[in-house]
Amino acid sequence: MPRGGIVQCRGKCCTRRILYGFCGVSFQLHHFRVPGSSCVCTKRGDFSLTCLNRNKPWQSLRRYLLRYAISPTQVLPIWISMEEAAIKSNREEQTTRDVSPQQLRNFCIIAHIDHGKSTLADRLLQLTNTVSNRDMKEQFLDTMDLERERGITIKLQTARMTYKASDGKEYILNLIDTPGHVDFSYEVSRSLVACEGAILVVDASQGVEAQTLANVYLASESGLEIIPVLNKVDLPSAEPFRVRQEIEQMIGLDTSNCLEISAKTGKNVEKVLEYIVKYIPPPKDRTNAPLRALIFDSYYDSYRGVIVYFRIFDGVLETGRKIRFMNSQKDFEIVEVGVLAPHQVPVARLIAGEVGYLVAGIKTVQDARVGDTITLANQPAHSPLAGYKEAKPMVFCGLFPADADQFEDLREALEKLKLNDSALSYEPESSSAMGFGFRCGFLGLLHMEIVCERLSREYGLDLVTTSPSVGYYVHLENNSPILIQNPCELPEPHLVDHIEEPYVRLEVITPSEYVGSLMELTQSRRGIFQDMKYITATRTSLVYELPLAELVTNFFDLVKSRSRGYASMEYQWSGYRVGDLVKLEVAVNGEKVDALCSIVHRDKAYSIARALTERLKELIPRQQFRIPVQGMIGNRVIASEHIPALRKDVLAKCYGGDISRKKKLLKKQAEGKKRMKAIGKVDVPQEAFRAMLSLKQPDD
Ligand SMILES: Nc1nc2c(ncn2[C@@H]2O[C@H](COP(=O)(O)OP(=O)(O)OP(=O)(O)O)[C@@H](O)[C@H]2O)c(=O)[nH]1
Repeated sequence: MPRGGIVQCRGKCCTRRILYGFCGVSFQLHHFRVPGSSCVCTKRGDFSLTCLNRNKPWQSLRRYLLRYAISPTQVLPIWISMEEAAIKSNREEQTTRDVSPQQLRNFCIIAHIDHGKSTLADRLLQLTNTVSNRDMKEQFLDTMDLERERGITIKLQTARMTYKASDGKEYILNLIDTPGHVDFSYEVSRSLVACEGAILVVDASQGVEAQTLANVYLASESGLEIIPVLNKVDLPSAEPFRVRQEIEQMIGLDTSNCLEISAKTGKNVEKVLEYIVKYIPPPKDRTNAPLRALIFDSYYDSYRGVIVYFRIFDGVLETGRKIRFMNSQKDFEIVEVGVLAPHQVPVARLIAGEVGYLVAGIKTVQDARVGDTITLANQPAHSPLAGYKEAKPMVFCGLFPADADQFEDLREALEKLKLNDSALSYEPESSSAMGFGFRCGFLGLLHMEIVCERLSREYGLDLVTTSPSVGYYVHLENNSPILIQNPCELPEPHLVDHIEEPYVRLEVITPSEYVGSLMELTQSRRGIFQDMKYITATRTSLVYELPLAELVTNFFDLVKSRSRGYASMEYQWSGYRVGDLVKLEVAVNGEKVDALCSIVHRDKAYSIARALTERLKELIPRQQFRIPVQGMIGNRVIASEHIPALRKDVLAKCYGGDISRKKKLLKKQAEGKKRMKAIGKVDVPQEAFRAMLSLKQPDD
């Protein structure tokens, strides 16, 4: 089966390969001929093309070339002729390997956001010749467009490298690059289970930050060997001595052997590889036990079905064997197993301790859930692996297709996305204002933003989102508690005894000069002070208990702006507390708009209602009649605005004349408007819902 190939450039200006097809399903096009031009080198730079149909790579390639106005006939003959050779050499290389567990090292890179994890991963890939210099691009493992645009890692990424260490032996290093943002710490915890060690990257100019600590705790809970590394020592502002002290004091790791590297310039990065081989233990040799492999990631490929990423803990996995997913109890025959190098490279077998992928014609996403254990159908293991803790969604919002016909598409897209993002949860919901949609649960606001963006980019959906809310425990008069994730579902006030809202334990690490401003912010958001510690002479850690609902409304942005970007924060679920909360509803022309309903603290209800109604007044287009816009708690109106009616100048043709004639005309007009108001329906435009999302809290 053809898998890839190489096409030679035939132009004068460039003697390099014009098309390089990796074994597997992706191609990279660097220099290629444009018909009608004498130059073959378009200097388009790097980009990769995913072959749409694995069995017919040529067709996908052809479609691609046509898109860029390149005649396929010019490359076809060479493509075909080179193909066989490329596949053969790749196959030989992979099938002749014989791996022993002693040669394996599985590690992940953890750090606070932007401390240089992905850049270090780039250097490691280059040093081990996993990716050629020509194919290298910054943050190579951040493959999603969104990740590259925003400069953040969202998904964990794996790469397998071969490294010849100073002891003369060859080692196989499986690297997992993890995200740094607090919303994606679930991805980090999943990566940790697949590793024996972690490289802890600390920015030498910033020092230990909130997420550094959180990730260290996760890694040590998983029993990983942690190797601290100081990065960015090339920066003039780097203070390796101070940061070493911080690591010792705050984390308790010995820094006497700590490497000082620059992932950007490559300084000392080779030593990191030596440290990995020396300090990270190899996986236990459990090749002879019945197969048990843990799924840590998976995604849906339209042509090959579900592709599963796993780490084998016991036994051996081979192509052609029948496997069973222990949780779903479904059996499949393996079509292909392989390693991620970092592109998918098929191999004949993988042994205990290795990380790889498999394709088995799995069609439904529920069959291969993240956290499930893979075993052999004819020789199953006794018990599954521990799996992962279920991710707990913290923020909820309604997602509605702008076009009602796209509801089924949205359901399908969410189903596929859920496979790739197991922290996402959703259930159908209907709203009188927005129609049918889904109430989705996310780990945080950034997570929500990313999911919405992915749905619109990857699945072409135009969505309207309701404002984010959290889950409340509502205790009714008869004392039975119910969990409410949608503010509209909150029962009438007279039925409610009390409401409990979720709180988080928030830790902010900041330069001491911003402490006052941040304390003020946190207290205005109903934060309850817990602790304040001077970590060093210039840096302070603040600990608060904060209602999650206050955190999800642009709190992170405010912390950053009040500290000029120097403070970092981290939070963990800390439980429920009783709060004085009310349901704030918005009525437009006397009709309540369920999509604008929210649960707020009673003290803030008035100011929020005022801000809401003022904003809606600007956003709802004027009609033939006057529209009242009201903020209400139960039946009580607490804020009100009016959108004036559009009026025709009925007096225009009435030159001079009697005043009573004018009065009559105006009265007639007023009666008409009244009638219209009674029967008229106001459609709140979708833009209004979108704009409401960006509404700041009035006290900000
Ligand atoms: N000067 C200097 N800059 C660096 C170094 N390492 C990384 N950077 C820069 O720091 C920024 C963040 O680097 P990333 O590698 O994306 O950081 P990250 O930790 O992967 O970020 P997230 O995945 O979003 O958590 C980029 O602009 C890098 O170019 C270094 O050694 N020196």
